Amino acid sequence: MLTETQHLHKLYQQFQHDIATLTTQLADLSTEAKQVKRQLGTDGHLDLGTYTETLDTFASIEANNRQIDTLNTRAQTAATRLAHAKLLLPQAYFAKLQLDYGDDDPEAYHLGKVGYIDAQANDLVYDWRAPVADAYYANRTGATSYQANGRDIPVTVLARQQFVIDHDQLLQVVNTQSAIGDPLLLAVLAENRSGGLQEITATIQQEQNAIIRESTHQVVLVDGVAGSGKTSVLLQRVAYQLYRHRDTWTSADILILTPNTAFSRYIRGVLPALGEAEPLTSTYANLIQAVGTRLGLTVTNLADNHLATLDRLLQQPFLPTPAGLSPQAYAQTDSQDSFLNRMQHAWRWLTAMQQLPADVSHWLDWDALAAQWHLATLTTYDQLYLLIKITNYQQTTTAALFVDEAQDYDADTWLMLQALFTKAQLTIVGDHRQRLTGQAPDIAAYFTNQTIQPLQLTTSYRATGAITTYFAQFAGDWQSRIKAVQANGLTPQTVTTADLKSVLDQLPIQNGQSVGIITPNQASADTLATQFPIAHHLTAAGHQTVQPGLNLMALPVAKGLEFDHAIIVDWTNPYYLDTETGDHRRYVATSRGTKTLTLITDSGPID
Ligand SMILES: Nc1ncnc2c1ncn2[C@@H]1O[C@H](COP(=O)(O)OP(=O)(O)OP(=O)(O)O)[C@@H](O)[C@H]1O
Repeated sequence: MLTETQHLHKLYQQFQHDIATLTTQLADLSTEAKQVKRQLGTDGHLDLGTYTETLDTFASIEANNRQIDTLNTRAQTAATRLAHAKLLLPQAYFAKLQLDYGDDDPEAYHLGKVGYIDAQANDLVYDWRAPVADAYYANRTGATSYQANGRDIPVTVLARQQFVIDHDQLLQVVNTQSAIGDPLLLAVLAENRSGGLQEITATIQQEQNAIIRESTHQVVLVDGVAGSGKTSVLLQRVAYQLYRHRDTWTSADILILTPNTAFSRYIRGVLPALGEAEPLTSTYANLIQAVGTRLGLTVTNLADNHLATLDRLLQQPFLPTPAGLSPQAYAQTDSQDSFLNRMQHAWRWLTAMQQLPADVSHWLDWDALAAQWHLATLTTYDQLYLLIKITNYQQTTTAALFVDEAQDYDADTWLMLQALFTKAQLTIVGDHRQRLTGQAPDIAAYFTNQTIQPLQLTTSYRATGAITTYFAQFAGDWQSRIKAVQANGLTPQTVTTADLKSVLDQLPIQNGQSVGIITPNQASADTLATQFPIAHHLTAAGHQTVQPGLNLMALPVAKGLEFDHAIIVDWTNPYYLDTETGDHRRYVATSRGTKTLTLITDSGPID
């Protein structure tokens, strides 16, 4: 029996060996493919003289095609194994499970960021997304079970170990019994946050695992407190879904809606670190613009829309023929049917009669229709919604839609997403306590036609105990539910009439750490940027994201981001004292720092 260190060395050597052999194999395959193609070119004359010659020619084309297919398959397999060996080289695995299936013959499973099979088809490393890994994330030893191929497999976890590995060095072994005081989790959380978000595969917690692996509902709706890992869980779930549907989906089947491009940059890199391609990300406004273009509409402004009213009108009967529609098409249905049913029927009838307009966007007379409904206007966004509902237009290229910072979307967004992604799987994560303006709608109410799983996350991982207690005071009736896992750390400081420079001088900022300077609005961020040119100025549409050193931004841009040290400038600004959403703003602002939190009540001049 090998010791763990010997096992790691053996595996490490195997990866090194395989990387070398697979690289050569891929080069050979590429040469072979070029030769076959060249041969195809030279043999390429079509001998179609006699019947037998024609058959011979086709048979030879067929044989060559088969040869190319085989070469392609071999190259793809080799390329995947090579990518996986390279990914596992720095950290072959992060955990080991000893499982007893009741036959007194315990089996050991090493879990890694991806699975690895040797040339003889032995599983050397199991993918963290494999069914058996579920027993690891249950976070305990003893009797448990996991789901595989729809069956419940009972099993006893005899031992559960976590490892810190650096290439061929086994740096630490942790025998874990439970998540409480999980030393590896605490070590990871204590690290600096001076770049983009990191993957959390090795330390996913049980409540997070439940969200990542939820597979029975069409809509998963997560309400989680600040720092509870909503974005991390969302990204791990993307990777999990890609694994679960690996025979049918690619990353192009996934779409992540993000609040802005700064945030898209912040999360970029997490999926490649898990061996998956970068999925598509988009803001809601960009998505709508793209869908609009497909239907011939230019949708640049989402404000002042009537989607909620239109949704009601669509469900009611509407007697006069809608302006622009042929009366004959509208007369195909009972006048008491809902407007939506009648219009969908009219659309199908016109399709059958080959009378559809060439330009769908001008199908109806929008201004006259608005007048029929006593509306001032139908914006292009309204028109798009009506067309999508009536034509049953589906965003079928997206198999799974992921929405982050969901609390910020209004009713119109949910109506539109519901109409566009009826067949897609939806994962929606948010925190209504982080809504900065107005009231967040009840998202579940928009998905009554789909099966929906509401889940909650109440443990906050991001910050020290003292910071977590501090921001929890702004969480309304969730205050007592928010739990911290980290030690207390430094008490948040409130500084009066101090200048930013002296505050920075007094903070225990270490090399490579990030500082987030958060202002109540864009104008004060812009002013501060001119006075503090060394700071990275993050804006919603800009291309910067969190970096080591000073980062400067208005609160709406700071959403979803985190820094080693957070400084809230102008803490007594009326923006934070607003009676309706002041608490939400203070909750978001004070939950951005992981190690220290400083509130400046009057930032004074900066020099
Ligand atoms: N299981 C975990 N293991 C290691 N780190 C974790 C874990 N869960 C969360 N974290 C870390 O906690 C921090 C907060 O995570 P994340 O940004 O995903 O939370 P969030 O709920 O989206 O926060 P917010 O709503 O405040 O934006 C990140 O640094 C993340 O890496």
